[in-house]
Amino acid sequence: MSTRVKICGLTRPEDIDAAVASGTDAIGLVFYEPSPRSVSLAQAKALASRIPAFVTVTGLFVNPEPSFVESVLRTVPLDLLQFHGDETPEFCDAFHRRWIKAVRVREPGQIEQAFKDYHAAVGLLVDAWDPKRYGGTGQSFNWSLIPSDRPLPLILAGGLSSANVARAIEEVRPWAVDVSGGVEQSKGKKDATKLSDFMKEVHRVCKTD
Ligand SMILES: O=C(O)c1ccccc1NCC(=O)[C@H](O)[C@H](O)COP(=O)(O)O
Repeated sequence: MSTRVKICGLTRPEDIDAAVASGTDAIGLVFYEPSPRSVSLAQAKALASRIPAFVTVTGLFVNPEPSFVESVLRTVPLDLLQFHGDETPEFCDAFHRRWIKAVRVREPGQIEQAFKDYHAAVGLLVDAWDPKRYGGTGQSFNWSLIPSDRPLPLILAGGLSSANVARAIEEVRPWAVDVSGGVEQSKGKKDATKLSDFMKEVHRVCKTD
C-alpha cells in the first residue's frame, strides 16, 4: 500500500524546502484571511516557486468570491483547488481546474452524501467538524463514520500527527493523509523534526503493509 501525503498551511520558505525534502506529495497554501496560516498572493507566488515538478501545489479556499479565486489563479501556479467551506459543486467546478472538496464530519451519512454531491471532484477530504473553525483545528473525528465504499479518492485530515498517523492509515486505508497542526511548532510555522517523524511513520506503515 502507498498512502500519499499533503502538508497544509505552510507560510515560510524553509518549511516548503523541508516538506519537499521529506518527500511530501502535495503542499497546501491557505487563501483564507482569518486563518493564522493565510498567505498573501506575493507570499504564495514566492513559496510556489520553490516547489518542484510532481509535487502538487494546492490552493485552499473557504467560501471565496469567484473573483478572488481567479485573481489567485492569475498570480500563483496552482495545480489543485481545495474548497473547505460550504461551496456548492457548481461553484467548485467553475474554475476549469481540478478540485477537491472538504467535508467537516459530524454525523452518519454525510460522507456518503458528499460522494454523490461532489462526484466531479478528484478527491474528497474528510476533516473534523468544529462549531467555530472551518479547518486546521488539530482535532480528529470518529473514523468509523467513514464508509468503505469510496467512489472518489479519500483524503483523511484532522488531528493527525506522527503519534496516530500509522493507526489512521491501518484503520481507514485512505488514499492520502493531510496534516497541518500536527507538524507545527506554532500556528503557520512547521517543525522540521515533527515533519520528518510524520513522514517516517507514513513510510514505515506503508512498507509493512
Ligand atoms: O489550516 C487552516 O488554518 C485552515 C483554516 C480554514 C480552513 C481550512 C484550514 N486548513 C485545512 C487543512 O487542509 C488542514 O490540513 C486540515 O484541516 C487538518 O488540520 P489539522 O487538524 O491541524 O491537521
